[in-house]
Amino acid sequence: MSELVRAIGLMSGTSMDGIDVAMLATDGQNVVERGPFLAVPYDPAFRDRLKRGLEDAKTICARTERSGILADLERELTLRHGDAVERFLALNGLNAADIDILGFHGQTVLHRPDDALTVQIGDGPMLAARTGIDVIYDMRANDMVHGGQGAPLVPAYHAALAQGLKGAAWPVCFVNIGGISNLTFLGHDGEIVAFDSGPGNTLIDQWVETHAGVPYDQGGMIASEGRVVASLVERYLDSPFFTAEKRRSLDRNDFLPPEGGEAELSDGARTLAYLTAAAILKSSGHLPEMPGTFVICGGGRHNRIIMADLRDLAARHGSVVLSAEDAGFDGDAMEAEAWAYLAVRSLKGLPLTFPGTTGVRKPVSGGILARTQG
Ligand SMILES: Nc1ncnc2c1ncn2[C@@H]1O[C@H](COP(=O)(O)OP(=O)(O)OP(=O)(O)O)[C@@H](O)[C@H]1O
Ligand SMILES: CC(=O)N[C@H]1[C@@H]2OC[C@@H](O2)[C@@H](O)[C@@H]1O[C@H](C)C(=O)O
Repeated sequence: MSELVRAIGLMSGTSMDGIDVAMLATDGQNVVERGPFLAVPYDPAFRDRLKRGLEDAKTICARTERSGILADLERELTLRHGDAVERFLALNGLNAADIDILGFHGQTVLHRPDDALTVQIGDGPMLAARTGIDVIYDMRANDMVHGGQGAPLVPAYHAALAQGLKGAAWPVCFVNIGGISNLTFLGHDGEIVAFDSGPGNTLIDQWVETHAGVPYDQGGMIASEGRVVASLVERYLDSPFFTAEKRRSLDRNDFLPPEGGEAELSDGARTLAYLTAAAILKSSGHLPEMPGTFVICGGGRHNRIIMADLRDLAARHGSVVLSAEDAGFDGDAMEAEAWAYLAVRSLKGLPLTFPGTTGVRKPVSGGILARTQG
């Protein structure tokens, strides 16, 4: 067995709920020893600043451009990641010297795959200096240089995890219900197909924040009191995103929540929960075949209405829906674990993305290495 590398992955996803920190030891291939996980939530004031940053990012034309508050925000975000690493190490009785590499996603503030432009703010060299640990960052850009969508990147990790899946009916499909949903299909013969599958939690979050003043619909409680507005679901599912020949990765703003007058609070939450499930099934129609098992990761699996709708819709195709935990994984930690795994692959020059996962012309590695000054 080749030598295991100890890595920490840092993910600040499209939901902007906080920083996920996960550790693992891996050879960057099939050996994955999962370690501890920590979620460090953002305070409402910082979340508001991130939202302002997304607005300022709308005019960006080049990856290095930092208009408006973005330069300050990048610094703040990086320091918060440094604090999160420090806290993680202290909680787990570790020192910087125990960790070989940090995989730093940063915050996506703009994603325009049609223009080959994706922007994640996060200063790798500053994080390396702050933590005393080498950092791999900016992992999406090289994929785009080679014709890929720049997302999703987690599929390589899903493929490694699937090696350890016992008793599930294949083909297996990992589904991440984050702000946006994405899925990874793993076929019997090692085939891997992945793409963004539609809106995840962002529309629900925006809807309940506007109409109920809460950041998300905890457990799907608000949705549980509502009814699906079929015309709204149809409108979303008619989007060319679902019907186009080519799969396209999504920006947070590609789908927008309904107007206030289009539904009552609970009907809106119910409709958007159903939409999240229906979008996953509709996008699954582009897979080589319907999976035997869906493994659900990401925050959306805590919304029991989404999960119930998914189970109903998948059952119509004879597919079973498992939560990540049912399958022996940690559905909250998975993306941060993936960033640790990808950092190790980057260090070893192994591909992060494949023609089947991002549409990249050939398998390519990616990421930039920032070494510590010491
Ligand atoms: N207990 C819960 N009940 C309902 N929804 C929840 C719960 N916990 C988290 N969520 C939802 O999950 C979201 C966070 O999910 P997650 O952390 O997987 O997203 P992300 O990583 O930010 O997004 P992405 O994968 O798109 O980058 C929250 O914004 C919320 O909508
Ligand atoms: C550009 C960007 O940050 N995309 C995210 C987003 O959140 C989910 C989905 O859209 C996915 O494509 C991607 O993140 C996951 C972690 C990925 O790259 O696999």
